Amino acid sequence: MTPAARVQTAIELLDQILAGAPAEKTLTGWARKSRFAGSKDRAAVRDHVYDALRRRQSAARIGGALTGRGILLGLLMQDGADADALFSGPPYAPEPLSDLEKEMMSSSADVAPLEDIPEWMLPMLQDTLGDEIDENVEQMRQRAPVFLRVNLQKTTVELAVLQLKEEGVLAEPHPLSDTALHVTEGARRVSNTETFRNGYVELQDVSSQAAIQSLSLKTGMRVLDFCAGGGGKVLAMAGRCEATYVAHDANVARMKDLPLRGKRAGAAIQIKSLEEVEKAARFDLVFCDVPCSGSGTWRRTPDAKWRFQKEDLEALTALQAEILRTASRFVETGGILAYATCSLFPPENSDQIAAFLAQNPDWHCVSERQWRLDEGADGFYLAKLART
Ligand SMILES: C[S@@+](CC[C@H](N)C(=O)[O-])C[C@H]1O[C@@H](n2cnc3c(N)ncnc32)[C@H](O)[C@@H]1O
Repeated sequence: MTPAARVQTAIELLDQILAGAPAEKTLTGWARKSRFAGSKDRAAVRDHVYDALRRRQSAARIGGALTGRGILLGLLMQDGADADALFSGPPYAPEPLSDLEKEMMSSSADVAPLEDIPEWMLPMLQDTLGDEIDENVEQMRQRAPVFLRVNLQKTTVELAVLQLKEEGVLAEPHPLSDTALHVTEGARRVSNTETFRNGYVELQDVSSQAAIQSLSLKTGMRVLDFCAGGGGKVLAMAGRCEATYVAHDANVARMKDLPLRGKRAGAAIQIKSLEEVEKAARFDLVFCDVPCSGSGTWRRTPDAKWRFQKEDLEALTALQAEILRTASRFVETGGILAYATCSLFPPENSDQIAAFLAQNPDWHCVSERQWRLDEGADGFYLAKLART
């Protein structure tokens, strides 16, 4: 594909996404149907689409329309690309620029990062980020870094770096967590390396790793991951410490890969239904990585930023409160209830904890931490609660 054909494809896919199609499914569906597209073409189209979604509003303003064409045009102008050359006409390139579009090209492509956040979310971000809001929101407009977690049960950080280097992936330790590697080259190769296939490393953001590192895991303790999903957090715990790990999720299907991932990591994880958890002995640590807006990770899933509505937030905060209430019943005396989200919004984080503590005066907050994007991490929140 020519660079112009990649732009034309991105425009068409963006139009589908603007009409409501999920971004990832739209891209994978196109890649499957388009045998002519090589891996570099697929990567370039994906980058165009995701860059456009991260900067959707500012790009649409500069490009003159909230359409695939308008957004791509505005994006190319923000990036200083020669849009006139790329919009060279059918059959494979976008229609040539109109006089109006050409006129817009001569105007300024300056952007205020806050433009790329839906307005109703700004006060919540302001509460959490204060003076750092611009820097964090600018980070949300950029591609996310790739991080790996080193499985300390199988290797060391130093050895993992060397093994990855031999397989063409360059990575360096990150100060936020002693298991984290920041991939600086070869990110797309990671899942094909032996280092990954043998369970020495997993893909995981550094803030999740830092959160897991901050839990006081001790050999032999009983740990329940109550919202285990794909198992990222419980595997991270098992990578740090030998203990009894139980995984539960209301949606069993979300845990379907967990047995295989556990095997690869050399970790024994028991999967239990709610009924089985109710009957089991109580746990020293109950970890709840609750469903949330995901606002801390929207640079990875930027279409979610535009789809997310106030009603979604209301439904989520009600569910989070219910999960916290239920999970608290499974904590052993003297144990810890850990509540986590990948959100930057107070109603999902500190407000949620304040409401729980107000209704449950026999509990107190041991510690609370918000990770932010200006620290080099995804946004992530962790509160540790104990019975008084
Ligand atoms: C943020 S995801 C968890 C991600 C996971 N911890 C990981 O690291 O891969 C939240 C999970 O909570 C689950 N969930 C939703 N409602 C629940 C409930 N009432 N009880 C337990 N799990 C629930 C969802 O199915 C989803 O898998």
